[in-house]
Amino acid sequence: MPRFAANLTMMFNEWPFLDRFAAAADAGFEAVEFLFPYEHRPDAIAERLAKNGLCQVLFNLPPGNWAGGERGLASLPGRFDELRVGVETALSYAEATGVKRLHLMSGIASRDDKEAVDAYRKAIVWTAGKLADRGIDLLIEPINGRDMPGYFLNDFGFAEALVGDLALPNLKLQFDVYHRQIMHGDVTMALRRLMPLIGHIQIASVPSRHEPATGELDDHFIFDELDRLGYAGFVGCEYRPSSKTLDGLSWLAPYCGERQRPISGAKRGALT
Ligand SMILES: O=C(O)C(=O)C(O)CO
Ligand SMILES: [Mg+2]
Repeated sequence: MPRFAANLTMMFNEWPFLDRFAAAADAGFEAVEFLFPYEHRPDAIAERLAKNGLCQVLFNLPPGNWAGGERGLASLPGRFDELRVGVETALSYAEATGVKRLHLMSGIASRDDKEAVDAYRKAIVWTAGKLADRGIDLLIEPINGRDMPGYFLNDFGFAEALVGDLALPNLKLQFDVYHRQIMHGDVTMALRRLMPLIGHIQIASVPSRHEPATGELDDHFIFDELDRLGYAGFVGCEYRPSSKTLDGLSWLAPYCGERQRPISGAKRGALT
């Protein structure tokens, strides 16, 4: 039975960021992920994880100037020094949170630009080496161009070939079912073929990026398929609730174990 991690960037937005940990735990989640922790101190994040018995399964390396439209630095020639500083920053959060995988965003660049391709490969090789010393996997995630126009890594085939070509033991694919379906479809066959390369999976309905099982895909079939394939990691719930987070958790009910048990109201009180 898949285990699910609440994505605290998208879910539980009824609470301030640091209070989302308790809200997710109260809702039955045993793990969390988010895009970026960097507005908060590492020890503040670690404290919320420990206090709520949560496992941190993923976050992203610093992406450059996010508010200014940047979506990662890896494929941007001339930004390597900044990327290296960002990796050091992320490692201090990794140490505090115990996370075992970090996502390196590629940035906005053309894959027809050889300098961008070379920069991307160099950034991956260097970052993977740094992370390997700490026993951390480096993830790359193909992202669809509708949500992120101009994103460099917008093709699963390119990502698969790159992971195979570089053959770095801790370089893995972040398989976001939402992006896969929008870009290429054929989700199940892709999971079957790519499973040996996959380091993390994320889910959301297509096309609205809401709760699983509310869109064009049969997400329950996909979860069963993950079991059939022996996927032992967490599935990140990287979706925007269509209404209040707690009101949209009925899709989780079939997968409820002792901890993974959605509740209908927040013990600590929703703000709305
Ligand atoms: O957008 C996604 O699907 C992600 O997983 C990211 O981490 C970046 O936006
Ligand atoms: Mg994703």
